[in-house]
Amino acid sequence: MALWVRTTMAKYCSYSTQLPIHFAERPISAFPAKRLLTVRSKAFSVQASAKDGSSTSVGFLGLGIMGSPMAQNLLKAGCDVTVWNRTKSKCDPLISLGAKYKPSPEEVAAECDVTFAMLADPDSAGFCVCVCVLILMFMNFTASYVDVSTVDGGTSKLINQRIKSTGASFLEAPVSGSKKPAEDGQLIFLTAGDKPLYDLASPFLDIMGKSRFYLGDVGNGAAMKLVVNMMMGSMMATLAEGLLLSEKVGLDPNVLVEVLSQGAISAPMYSMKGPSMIKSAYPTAFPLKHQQKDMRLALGLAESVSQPTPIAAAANELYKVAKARGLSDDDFSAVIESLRAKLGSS
Ligand SMILES: NC(=O)C1=CN([C@@H]2O[C@H](COP(=O)(O)OP(=O)(O)OC[C@H]3O[C@@H](n4cnc5c(N)ncnc54)[C@H](OP(=O)(O)O)[C@@H]3O)[C@@H](O)[C@H]2O)C=CC1
Ligand SMILES: O=CCCC(=O)O
Repeated sequence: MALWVRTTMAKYCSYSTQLPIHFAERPISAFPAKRLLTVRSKAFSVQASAKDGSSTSVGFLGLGIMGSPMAQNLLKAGCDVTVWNRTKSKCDPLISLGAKYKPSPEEVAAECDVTFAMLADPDSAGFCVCVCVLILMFMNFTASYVDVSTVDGGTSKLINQRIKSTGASFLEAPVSGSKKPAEDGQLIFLTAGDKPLYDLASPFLDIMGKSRFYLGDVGNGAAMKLVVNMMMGSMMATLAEGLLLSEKVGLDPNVLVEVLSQGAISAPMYSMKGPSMIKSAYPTAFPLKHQQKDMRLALGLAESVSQPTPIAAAANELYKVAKARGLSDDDFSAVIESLRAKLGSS
């Protein structure tokens, strides 16, 4: 089944442009009957137990920097969690904490009442939805899908359409907050979509986060997240410039960080990242490649409404330079290196 899904994906799904409409046209005979029956009967029993008010089973797709601690917090809170990750080894620590494992995203979606996805970008988020849609469609039962990845509104709306076409419900819920807030259950959820699913998912969001905003129609959560990250990316680029300028004119950049922390432009991010940037250390909490992806998506959002965003556009160029210098997997604070190169300071 998983192989069939992937073959079909490769044939039909160029996700960057659209989700695979052809999935809806695939005949049910294409699925091995025994597997479908097993999955279908499991689905009905899961649904029944959820209706009884007993435990809601939770799926988690994507166990990277963010997904792993988020799933771990669900497990620690006693939730019934089933995990999948493209690189299987990242599932092992969760399995040893009591998570169940499935070898494909669609099997997680088949097994669970609510499936969360925390994937890298629009392509990977779209891929997982494509394969899950197949199983949800043929199982004909009400499941739920919550995408907590950072994607653009267009992608999120397509995901919403495809999930809804199966009868399942959808919530977009990107998060503000990085690795440490994810570990501490202190994320901020920016949700939009099916209100009943928002209500159903809220207890889980509250385990993983400290607050949640319900923003209405799908696309609004993605837009809010992109505006926030666009500002964050520009702020980081400004901090980088300030640190390097202070150093060049003979000031101690550590003192600059202290001065900033006491004034009107104080920001937790400056105090957290400034000291390590001064030491040219960039331990990854938020990968630079994801920040550049968010700048790109935010600029696309601005373009869609003809809003000038010259500061963000300039900052985006710095992230692109940093990526070209091989810093994609470093923390986004490594953007300072693109200015060091320009100024020839190291
Ligand atoms: N880190 C942060 O501070 C924050 C990140 N975010 C957003 O959350 C999302 C995840 O971020 P983060 O955890 O940091 O990123 P990571 O790069 O650590 O994890 C990315 C996840 O996506 C999976 N993935 C990537 N490509 C594919 C693919 N083609 N098919 C299937 N799975 C794929 C990875 O699997 P594999 O392990 O196999 O590579 C991994 O599970 C991103 O959208 C990011 O912008 C949001 C808030 C904060
Ligand atoms: O998308 C990443 C956001 C990181 C943060 O909010 O600190």
